[in-house]
Amino acid sequence: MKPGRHERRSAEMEFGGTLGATCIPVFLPLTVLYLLSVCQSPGAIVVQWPPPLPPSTHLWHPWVPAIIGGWIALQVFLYLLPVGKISQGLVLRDGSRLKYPINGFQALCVTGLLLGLCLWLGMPLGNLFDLMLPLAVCATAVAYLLSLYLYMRSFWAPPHALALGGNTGNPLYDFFMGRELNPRIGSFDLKYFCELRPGLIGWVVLNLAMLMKEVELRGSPSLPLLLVNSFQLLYVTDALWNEEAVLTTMDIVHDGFGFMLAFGDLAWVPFTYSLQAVFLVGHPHTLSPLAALGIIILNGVGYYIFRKSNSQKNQFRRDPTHTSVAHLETIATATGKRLLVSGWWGFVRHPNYLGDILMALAWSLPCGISHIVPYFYVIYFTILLIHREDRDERQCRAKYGVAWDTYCRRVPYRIIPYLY
Ligand SMILES: NC(=O)C1=CN([C@@H]2O[C@H](COP(=O)(O)OP(=O)(O)OC[C@H]3O[C@@H](n4cnc5c(N)ncnc54)[C@H](OP(=O)(O)O)[C@@H]3O)[C@@H](O)[C@H]2O)C=CC1
Ligand SMILES: CC(C)=CCC[C@@H](C)[C@H]1CC=C2C3=C(CC[C@@]21C)[C@@]1(C)CC[C@H](O)C(C)(C)[C@@H]1CC3
Repeated sequence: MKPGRHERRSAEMEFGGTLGATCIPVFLPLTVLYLLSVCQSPGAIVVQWPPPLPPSTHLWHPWVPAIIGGWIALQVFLYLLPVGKISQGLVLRDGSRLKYPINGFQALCVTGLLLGLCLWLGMPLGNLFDLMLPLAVCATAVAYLLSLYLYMRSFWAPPHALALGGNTGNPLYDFFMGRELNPRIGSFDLKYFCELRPGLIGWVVLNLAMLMKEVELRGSPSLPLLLVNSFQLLYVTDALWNEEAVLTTMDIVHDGFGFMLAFGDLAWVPFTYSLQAVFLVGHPHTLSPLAALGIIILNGVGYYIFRKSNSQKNQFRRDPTHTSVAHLETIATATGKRLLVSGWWGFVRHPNYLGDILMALAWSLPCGISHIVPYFYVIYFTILLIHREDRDERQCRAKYGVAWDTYCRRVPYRIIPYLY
């Protein structure tokens, strides 16, 4: 299909426009490799000269394509299993609604059982520590290939199936943002699958591998690594348990599926979100019971805010008359939808981001305060959420107009009360 007719040649490009879309796909994969190299180097110093660059032979291992291919194939198989319920997504521009399988939690459980079996059979899972760089290179290559496929196939998609934001006619920008909103092969939804399965479950498998490596090196798992593993497993389990809620996130509803999400889901999440665990293997840290308790409480408070606020909004959007939300104060909007102005969403405009940031901090603190690299996640994540909040704010203002302005006056702080 010829591109011209349906394209939105918009001036409001995101992520730095063409320049951002050209630099980010080069810069981010290099960042992943650099951070992993720093974490595995003895000094673990982020800014040093000469930088701890790995020799090119460390970037490739003949087993890695089979590991990544086998892993993705397993997750595809589990996604396709006819277990769990089928849920409908939001109404699309053509009035239709797509169906999605809700069986991510089952996929996590089966993966856990299979992993337990492999460990029992003596599989050296800890060896993944030495394969982190080639695994990240291979996952990035998969993300590039997938994004190219997604970009090319989007030219056969009908106009209503294209995302509004990734359809500018600028090839670099559209490749980065993603042209097609919900690319599918038959009923297999590529974006939904990638968002929650290979990368997110892969992240906790990598964490477990770091724990096994630590046991191999030092005889027993350390408290900091146990904490990091438990906190992040809770986060991933929560995401898969509440899988249906992902159907209303910005990524599924608004963003096209392009390099940003493909790389984010398949390479960025598993290989940068596991940096604390990688760091702890080579840089053991001792935690006092009191410090551990403080960190557990911080993670608990963050998780409580994150879960309660997300559940309150999801419940309200599903059924505003439900007893748990019916008493909350709301304001009407011209679209017919209402906005919560009391409860969690009357505290700050993004209480779920606040909880998420508190958890991110609790994941870094077990690594001590001697190095910055385990804090990469909390720093990056805060920037991501501030940027995301800004994008969401613009979308909500466009959707709800004066009602949104009223909400902002009623609830003046975005993420952190009295601060931001
Ligand atoms: N770990 C990670 O890497 C990441 C985690 N996250 C997490 O994902 C979760 C989802 O985040 P995200 O998708 O960005 O956005 P949110 O879940 O915050 O959803 C924003 C949407 O909620 C609705 N909304 C906003 N304010 C109100 C209100 N007062 N009353 C009712 N509805 C309201 C609007 O949609 P509408 O009105 O159309 O319903 C708005 O577009 C968060 O907990 C976030 O922390 C996000 C990104 C990365
Ligand atoms: C730097 C870069 C390439 C950024 C791409 C952003 C992605 C890494 C994130 C965009 C939104 C995400 C979400 C989650 C993971 C990170 C990405 C993909 C998420 C699946 C994590 C678990 C949460 O509970 C969640 C399900 C709410 C969340 C959804 C958004």
